Amino acid sequence: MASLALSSIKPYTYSKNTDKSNRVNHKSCFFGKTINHPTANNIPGMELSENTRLLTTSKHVAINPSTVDTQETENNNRKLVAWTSVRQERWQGELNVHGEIPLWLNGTYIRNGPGLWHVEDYNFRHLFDGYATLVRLHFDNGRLFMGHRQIESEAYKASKKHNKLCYREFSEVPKPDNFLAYIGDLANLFSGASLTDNANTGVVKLGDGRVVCLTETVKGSIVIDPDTLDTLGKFEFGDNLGGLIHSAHPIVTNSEFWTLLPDLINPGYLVVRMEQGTNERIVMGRVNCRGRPSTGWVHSFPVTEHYIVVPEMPLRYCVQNLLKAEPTPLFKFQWQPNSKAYMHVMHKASGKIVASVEVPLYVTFHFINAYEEKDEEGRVTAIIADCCEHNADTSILQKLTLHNLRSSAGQDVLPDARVGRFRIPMHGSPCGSLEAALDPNEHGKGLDMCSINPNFVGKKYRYAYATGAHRPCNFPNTLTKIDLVEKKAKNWLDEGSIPSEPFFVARPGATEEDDGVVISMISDKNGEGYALLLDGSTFEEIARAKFPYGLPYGLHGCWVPKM
Ligand SMILES: CC1=C(/C=C/C(C)=C/C=C/C(C)=C/C=C/C=C(C)/C=C/C=O)C(C)(C)CCC1
Ligand SMILES: [Fe+2]
Repeated sequence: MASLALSSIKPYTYSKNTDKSNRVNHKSCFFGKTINHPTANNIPGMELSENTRLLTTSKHVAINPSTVDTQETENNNRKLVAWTSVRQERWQGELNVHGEIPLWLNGTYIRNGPGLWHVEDYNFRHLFDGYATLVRLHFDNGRLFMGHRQIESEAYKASKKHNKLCYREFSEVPKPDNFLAYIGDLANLFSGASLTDNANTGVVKLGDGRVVCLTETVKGSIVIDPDTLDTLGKFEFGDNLGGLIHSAHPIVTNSEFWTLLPDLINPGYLVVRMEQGTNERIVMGRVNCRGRPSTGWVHSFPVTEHYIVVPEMPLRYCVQNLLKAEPTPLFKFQWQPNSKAYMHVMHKASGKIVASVEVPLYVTFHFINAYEEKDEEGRVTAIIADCCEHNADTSILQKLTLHNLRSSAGQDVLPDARVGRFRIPMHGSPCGSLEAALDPNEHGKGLDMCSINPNFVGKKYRYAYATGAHRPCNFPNTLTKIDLVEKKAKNWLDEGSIPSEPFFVARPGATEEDDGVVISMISDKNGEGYALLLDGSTFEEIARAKFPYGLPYGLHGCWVPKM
């Protein structure tokens, strides 16, 4: 697959950057001197056990905790650090636990996310721009150890070395030093060399045990050590498929690895599979886009037992926008309602497309799950695919700029979202349907960052866990357990706090779908944070453990069971 199409592209005009709007108005020293490392003794209210070790030494870079737009934050009288760069490069130690961690919960939860949003005195624009911050919660016979650490991507290391942004991030583009550098940068974009490898979106445990951090650039696939959070190196795909981008959310089970490679030149997607223990993706089939002018953005996709579901959103990649130096309202994407919206279904074993239907317009980043609906004879009549659906409204992308997140706390500006349920008929009908699976008021009309019991991937299921909304809010601020049969939700709220994705871990030997725990990390209104454990069934708190200091918001996690 070649990289980007060169036709019909208007390159941006080179000009020296004089825009100071992204500069902080105080001296920042993240990549400079070491400052005020918190220690076990100077963290108020934090009694750390004897086992606590602080890894921050003068070799490890300290981060100015106040790189947030301080004026905006003060105006809102909030101390929330969810949108503030992580305060130091790494920390690890044991946490004091309030409540009881079930003794069966042995293993490590790792969460990835964009936790560092500046280089020197330059502030990034968008939540998705930040350098990857890993947080680790290690559960060991009722005890809990936490660690966090930056991923040593080329993009992160280069920014530290040169004190400037060196690679293209989600919304950020490095400013060329001169005209020659600008020409070089354009050439590098076509080869992919200037794209980031900042693996800040998710983390998966492969069937062979390797733990890989991911984002949407293929080169941003980075293997880490789940015990130390060390960056071990690039995950190199040993095939000749090429391509610059892939879905940030492959489907990973103990036996399967599926992902989608969008083709930006000839709009469509390659559906690929990787066998356990290999680095080689095998093409199982191809889906051609039905809408134009370009490929629909695919951040995630669902599978059933026998099928891959390929969404084609009217929010499409835009090569022109990819080349622009300044962000557009939809960043690298464009909204094309005239192109319509589609759902395609491919048979896993044969690679044949067995359904391709037009559906109502939609905007989704996260599919929750999918399954096959069967008749009495066991024939598949339809595919049901559920997602966090933003009512076909792209404004969520703008709401997630750091300026908006920092300045609108307490205002009811979070766009509505729902559990969007697609029904894709398998009998040749040209249209599918999309409806709310339950009344969105059940979860405050906010919804994203979902998980399910992993044993139910691709199967008929009943429960989904996600973040929801308690209005007024500018970002999902509750944890919600959704019962898709009863069409009800149970909600957890700590007023003023921001919880990250609720992650379900099943109890070994469980027979009920919701028998397990839900893990989340909370940034609270006092600027602090804690790990939270809810009972998967009652959705009541069973334990919490305070962090030494509040951590930035994070996106997706994975579970590495104790061997
Ligand atoms: C770096 C480049 C790109 C990167 C794209 C990335 C990093 C996309 C990440 C998307 C994420 C994290 C989406 C999450 C959505 C969460 C939502 C909507 C939460 C809502 C809460 O209410 C490309 C753009 C692919 C190409 C150029 C370079
Ligand atoms: Fe995601």
